[in-house]
Amino acid sequence: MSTREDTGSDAGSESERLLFGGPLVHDAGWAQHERRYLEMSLWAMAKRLPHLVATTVRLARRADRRALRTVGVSELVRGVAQAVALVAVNSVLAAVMLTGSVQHRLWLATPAMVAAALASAVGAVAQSFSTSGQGRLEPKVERVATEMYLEHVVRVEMAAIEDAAFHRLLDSAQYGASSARRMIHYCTAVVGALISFVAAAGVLTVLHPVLLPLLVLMTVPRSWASLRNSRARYTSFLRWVQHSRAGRLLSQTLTKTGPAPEIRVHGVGPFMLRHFRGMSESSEAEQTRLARDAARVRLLAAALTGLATAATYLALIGLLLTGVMDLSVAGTAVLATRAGAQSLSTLVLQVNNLYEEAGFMGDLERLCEESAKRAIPVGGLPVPEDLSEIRFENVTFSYPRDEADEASVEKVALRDVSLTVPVGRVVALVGENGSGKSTVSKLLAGLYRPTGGRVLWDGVDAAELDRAQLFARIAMVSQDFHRWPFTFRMNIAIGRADRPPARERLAEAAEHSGADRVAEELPRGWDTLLARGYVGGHEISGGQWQRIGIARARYRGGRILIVDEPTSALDARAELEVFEQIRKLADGGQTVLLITHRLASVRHADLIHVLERGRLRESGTFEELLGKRDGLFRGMYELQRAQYAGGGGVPRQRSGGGADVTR
Ligand SMILES: Nc1ncnc2c1ncn2[C@@H]1O[C@H](COP(=O)(O)OP(=O)(O)OP(=O)(O)O)[C@@H](O)[C@H]1O
Repeated sequence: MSTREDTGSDAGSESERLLFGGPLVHDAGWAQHERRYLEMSLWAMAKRLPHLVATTVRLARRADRRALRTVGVSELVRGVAQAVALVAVNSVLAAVMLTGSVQHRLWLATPAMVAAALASAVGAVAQSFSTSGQGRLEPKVERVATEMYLEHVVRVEMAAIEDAAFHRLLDSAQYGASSARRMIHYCTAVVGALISFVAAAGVLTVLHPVLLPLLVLMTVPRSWASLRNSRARYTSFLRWVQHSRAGRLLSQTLTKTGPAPEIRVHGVGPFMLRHFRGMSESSEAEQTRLARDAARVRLLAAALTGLATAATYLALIGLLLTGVMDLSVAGTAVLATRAGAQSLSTLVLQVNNLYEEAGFMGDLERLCEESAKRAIPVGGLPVPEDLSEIRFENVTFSYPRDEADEASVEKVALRDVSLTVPVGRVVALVGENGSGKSTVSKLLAGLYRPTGGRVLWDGVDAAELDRAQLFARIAMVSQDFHRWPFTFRMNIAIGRADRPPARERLAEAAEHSGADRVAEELPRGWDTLLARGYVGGHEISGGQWQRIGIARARYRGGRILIVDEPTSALDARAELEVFEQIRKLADGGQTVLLITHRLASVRHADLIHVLERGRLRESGTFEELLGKRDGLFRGMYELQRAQYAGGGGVPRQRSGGGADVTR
């Protein structure tokens, strides 16, 4: 298996080309903060520091004010204790170097020694308070940031969720919450290191002003090295992120239950393993390159630090020899230099870490701004109480294209469609795959807004209506309705998630769709968990799921029921039952928008709309449409009937406009 390094080109490894159609190169839109971060100078970083700390503090205040106070005060006390300890050590050394008997000198040094010990003890206690405060704060900050992320995401329009650029921002911003957690740690470390550095620098400046620039000089090479290495790591992470995801995808696929039969019967296992190794070897080569590079940089930094340290000690010797400085003061200077150098290195490292995380936090902030712009509007005109019809007026709709993908084109799903859906009737939408049926139903449900034309609810533009009220009128059973990994009961009750489950209404809905018979066969009845992989989890068949989906919509009880291929996984008897029930719903005043490929099933619909390639071709009752000589519906119906009559009658499910067999 060839790796990226073997091929030495940007064309990607053999696995990338074969499985993913090309190199999994870094997508620039994925993390827009990358460039800003990479181009930032040390000075620019320092200038942005207050803003970063302020952002983190704001989040921390929302999460737990008390814990934040604990951390802040503890770090301050710790820094002051450090400064006091240094000054005390200086006094100890000064006392010890005086002339006189050892006992006398020790006696003189005792107060300073006690002060140093006390300061160290206070520092240690403050440190432990800070650690415990951080421990309380970090998970809460992560939760607050995650909630911020999720609250914004659930409020955006469907069009945003399906927009590729917005999705990439979603992807990148999801790291914001864990970054916020780590930022608490880094911020504390920055504040701590800053206080320690100020303490050491203050002591050194008092001892002799020349020592401070020498201290800075000593830490420059190590700071440069850590900055450079972390940037190299980050650049590599962004460049290889798609590749790493793809590698994980391969390994995860091998352990999933869905593809398990094909992996075994078609012998896909060894093939996937081979490519997993190929992909892994490529990223291992990158890791090796990074490690070699980091080692070289560190070696160079160590040599430069050595030179700077030698210069510092030479300066100290010079100060001693010229009598500018006492021996005791020189001792303190050595200690303060070491402590200061340590603090400064930590400071640079943690600021660097802070910036790395702040990039992701920035993405989270941007996601929140973008989500607010693309949120479903709140409020609007009330939905008419006694609605009589919903009308599509010259509706055109295009799914957005992916701006970052040159090959992507705008997909026009509906063109100039005008149709009516009378309330209290069964209206069927038919047409070949991709003709626009589901798109019509989603526009009607208020999930999308037309790119041209209007959807009118008794003459009022749906765009002006209160969307929450509009959604409250709708119940949906789509072909790919969600299979919640919850209990059987919750899978129906979630149709009305805003209320506690109502036992009687649940039983009625389950009976309506035949889901009650499914529950009878489950080991824990209504309380059976419908998710494999959990203790007590249970899997059911596609048809059984479909009954649950229909029960959910029934339980929701919206006045307009949209059913998109409701029976594709049901057996013939169940299918007949469902259609009869759908008919009854309309008799009870509920509007049904039915999407199906089974043309015989629309016999009892009050109105049928026939779509072709996004355009409305025909409308009428079953009889009217069959009566049209060269009609599209009639042609499709004849085709299905002929297939049934001549093909031995094996019905095909949901295979395309003309393929299903009718009764
Ligand atoms: N989320 C989407 N993003 C981009 N294009 C889409 C999306 N959903 C549907 N389309 C495209 O819009 C067109 C209409 O799709 P739609 O799902 O409305 O057809 P349909 O008649 O319901 O098809 P089917 O019978 O296969 O369910 C198709 O060409 C499809 O590829």
